Amino acid sequence: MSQLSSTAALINNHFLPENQLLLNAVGEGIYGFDLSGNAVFINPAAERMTGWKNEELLGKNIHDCHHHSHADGSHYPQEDCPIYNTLKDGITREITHDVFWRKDGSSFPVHYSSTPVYRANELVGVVAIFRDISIQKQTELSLRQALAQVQALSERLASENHYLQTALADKTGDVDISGNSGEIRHMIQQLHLVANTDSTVLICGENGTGKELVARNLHQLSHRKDKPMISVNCAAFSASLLESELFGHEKGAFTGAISRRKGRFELAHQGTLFLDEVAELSLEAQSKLLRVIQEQSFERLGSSETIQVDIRLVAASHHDLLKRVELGLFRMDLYYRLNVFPIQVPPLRARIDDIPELVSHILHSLNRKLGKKIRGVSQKGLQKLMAYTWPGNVRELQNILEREAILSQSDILHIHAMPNSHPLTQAHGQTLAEAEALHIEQTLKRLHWRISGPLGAANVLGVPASTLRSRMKKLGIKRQSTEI
Ligand SMILES: Nc1ncnc2c1ncn2[C@@H]1O[C@H](COP(=O)(O)OP(=O)(O)OP(=O)(O)O)[C@@H](O)[C@H]1O
Repeated sequence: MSQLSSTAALINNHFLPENQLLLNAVGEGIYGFDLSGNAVFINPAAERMTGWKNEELLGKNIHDCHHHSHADGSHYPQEDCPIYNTLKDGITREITHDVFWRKDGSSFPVHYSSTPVYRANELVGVVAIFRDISIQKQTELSLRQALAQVQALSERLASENHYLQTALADKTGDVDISGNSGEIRHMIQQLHLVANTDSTVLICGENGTGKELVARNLHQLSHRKDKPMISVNCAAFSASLLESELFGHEKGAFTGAISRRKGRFELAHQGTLFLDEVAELSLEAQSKLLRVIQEQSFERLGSSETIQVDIRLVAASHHDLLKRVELGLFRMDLYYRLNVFPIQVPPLRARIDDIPELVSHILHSLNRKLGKKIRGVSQKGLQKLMAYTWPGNVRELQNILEREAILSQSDILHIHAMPNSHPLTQAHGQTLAEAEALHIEQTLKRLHWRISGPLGAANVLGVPASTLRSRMKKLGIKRQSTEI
């Protein structure tokens, strides 16, 4: 008998021909093996998947044809093959990590089972049923890649969050507002009144007066204090960058937008958004901001999805915003939206009385920062500080004290280097008496016309109170009834 006809006889004996139609119709590949591991049955699905034709394999050793190597190309010995093992021990096996090789030399991942075939309780062969799982593997790979991407993004978010929390912790470390002057007390009173509402607050004041400190206080005193306060310095970004900072962007929204990014509005959700230097917003950004304030919603750059946020807005500017409106640099409608509750932070020269308290507050922080034990400022040093007009306000005071603290060998600062005082008006072509009168008058005004005592003008000017009184009389300096 030829090999082929003996194979055909085997098929007829061991695999029911009446069921062959059914087996041929099955989508899975089916191989029948005799006890030597030679093919006795191959269905059309198996032919399609492997590229081997029925007649090319029948009677041949299937392992040698398309199970000869592992996926990495290394040799796959027949003794290791699960199908052959089933032939030996009659145990059913199910394999998910294996490949079959096609006739053209390529391979594909398979999921297969090898099941023993019995006839009259006698093991006569094995049937292997297999499926090409390339698509499943590809999907798994894509899923794994997507998962890795999600993981990377979530790590980025976590680190962004960590960064923001740290920045927040740094900034919220000290929210004490020093000072007991009438101006500061009035400001603190207003701050307490508005803090626990959701009203928009506009903080105005010169540079370095403490606008950001006021904003942090507003947040800390509000019911939003456990959520973030996100600050944006509107002057620090170009118009286009600022928009993406505020509103975020989708991947590919512009060159360099390599991934989707949340904007500060989203990060501030349920918290406070502090827009510092709000006057620096471009007119375009102003219109967008107006819409967010009106609707509490916005879209990321490059996206049409509308995002709803719940934020409390606090804005600050050292500019006279109304003047900017008149100049056409600031939208009037936005001005009125922001100016719901204005808080004016007084310049330091208008509250010279606060200098001693501010000095001790600042020295306390400086001692921590510099690891020093400075106890205070000498009486003369304090006089110098109180005689100055402070164009840079509290920040300038901080800088001067830090410089002195670094240079000082003693625990009392004597304030050696003070910048030249900035007169409020230029004194060109004045006589000595006129200049003296102007200087005395300005000092008195700053100190609310207090003459004597440690916070009096005489002390600041370095003369006895009686001398100051007689100079005032001589120079005709009098407090006007309209002056407070
Ligand atoms: N009343 C105050 N008590 C204690 N520290 C103060 C006070 N006012 C301001 N400071 C400190 O002075 C520094 C400058 O204040 P802040 O940054 O809040 O000013 P700003 O008005 O926002 O400045 P800019 O307009 O330049 O942004 C900060 O370190 C702040 O803590």
